Amino acid sequence: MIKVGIVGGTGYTGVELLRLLARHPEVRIEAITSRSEAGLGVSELYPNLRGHYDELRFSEPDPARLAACDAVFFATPHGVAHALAGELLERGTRVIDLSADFRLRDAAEWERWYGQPHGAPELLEGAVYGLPEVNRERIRQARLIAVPGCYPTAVQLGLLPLLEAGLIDAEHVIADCKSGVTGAGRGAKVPSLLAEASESMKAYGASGHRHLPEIRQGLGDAAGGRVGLTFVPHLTPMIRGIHATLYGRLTGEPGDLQARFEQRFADEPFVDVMPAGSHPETRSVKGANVCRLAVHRPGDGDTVVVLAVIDNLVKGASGQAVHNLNLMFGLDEHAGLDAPAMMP
Ligand SMILES: NC(=O)C1=CN([C@@H]2O[C@H](COP(=O)(O)OP(=O)(O)OC[C@H]3O[C@@H](n4cnc5c(N)ncnc54)[C@H](OP(=O)(O)O)[C@@H]3O)[C@@H](O)[C@H]2O)C=CC1
Ligand SMILES: CC(=O)N[C@@H](CCC(=O)OP(=O)(O)O)C(=O)O
Repeated sequence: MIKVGIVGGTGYTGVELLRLLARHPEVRIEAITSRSEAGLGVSELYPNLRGHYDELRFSEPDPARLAACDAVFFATPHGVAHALAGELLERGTRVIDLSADFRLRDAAEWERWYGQPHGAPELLEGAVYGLPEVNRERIRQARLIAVPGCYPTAVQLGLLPLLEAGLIDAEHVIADCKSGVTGAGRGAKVPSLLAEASESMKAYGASGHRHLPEIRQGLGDAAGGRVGLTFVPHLTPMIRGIHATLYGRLTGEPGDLQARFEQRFADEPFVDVMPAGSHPETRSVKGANVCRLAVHRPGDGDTVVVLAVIDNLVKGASGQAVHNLNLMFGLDEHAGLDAPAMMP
């Protein structure tokens, strides 16, 4: 069995890791941390886990205990993995970070967007961006994984087939994205209150969101150069889910776009290219580690529209993190990730 630790076990991505790993045949959880709930039983806080982890209790983050694990997930705010990852890696523990600490290759750019000093620039060179559909072979060899953000996962998967093939004008790409409120985490915040977030919808970060440099970095790699991206996220009255509507201007006759998308993801277990004419719904991915995509060319004109949906907590975070663990340890890629979505 692979011994696993989770730092930040009381948050939404932490409890989602627990839910997925409860069905993982090769993993045992050795340590799960919370500073505010240390001593509490996991299933006392999360009764959905009763019967799965009855002996497991939250404990204070203890580097020695975490270093006894084969792999540690960080499901923590930005900056926490910076402080602990180096010591764990030195002691032979692999690190899978769900936060943004190691997603940007350029430490100075990270500091600009996150408004704090980069705590571990020396680790950046060895960090692998954990998008399996792009970096599968590098992930297999990695010791430090930066799990992509939720919006960046949906946007990159939707645009990769177009940019890799040079089918759209890379200077003018638009990503219009909607998220459910769990994207903001479990901490109490006014915009997440029922009276604020239900029966209402709003854009935010339109002048610059911290996912913009992350998406530009990934799409730039796919396009082989600079990508001019307009990215506008919105908060919508859903609990879970990301819906991305992506627009590109075709540079010429693109051929069969549906076939191109199907070919690009033919060997990908967690990307579903839906039949031509589809409109994927966020509820069709709720709880599942899958991105569903549909490609449209309205009126056979020069605009291509891609629709991408994921569950922000699964393919957008914890499910993708488990997929990375499976690749790093040479396990079946599906382990712990087979559950279909919940409908309705
Ligand atoms: N929610 C989402 O949809 C997604 C989230 N992410 C990223 O994943 C990470 C976790 O997100 P989420 O689960 O939503 O966050 P939450 O706010 O729900 O949970 C954060 C967790 O981190 C712990 N924590 C907070 N500060 C520290 C600290 N200084 N040291 C150790 N532990 C700490 C908290 O427990 P305690 O304070 O008790 O220690 C808590 O368990 C974030 O970086 C987020 O941006 C990525 C993709 C999607
Ligand atoms: C709705 C909401 O607030 N969403 C968060 C992003 C979700 C997230 O967790 O961001 P990371 O993947 O980078 O960690 C935000 O806009 O900041």
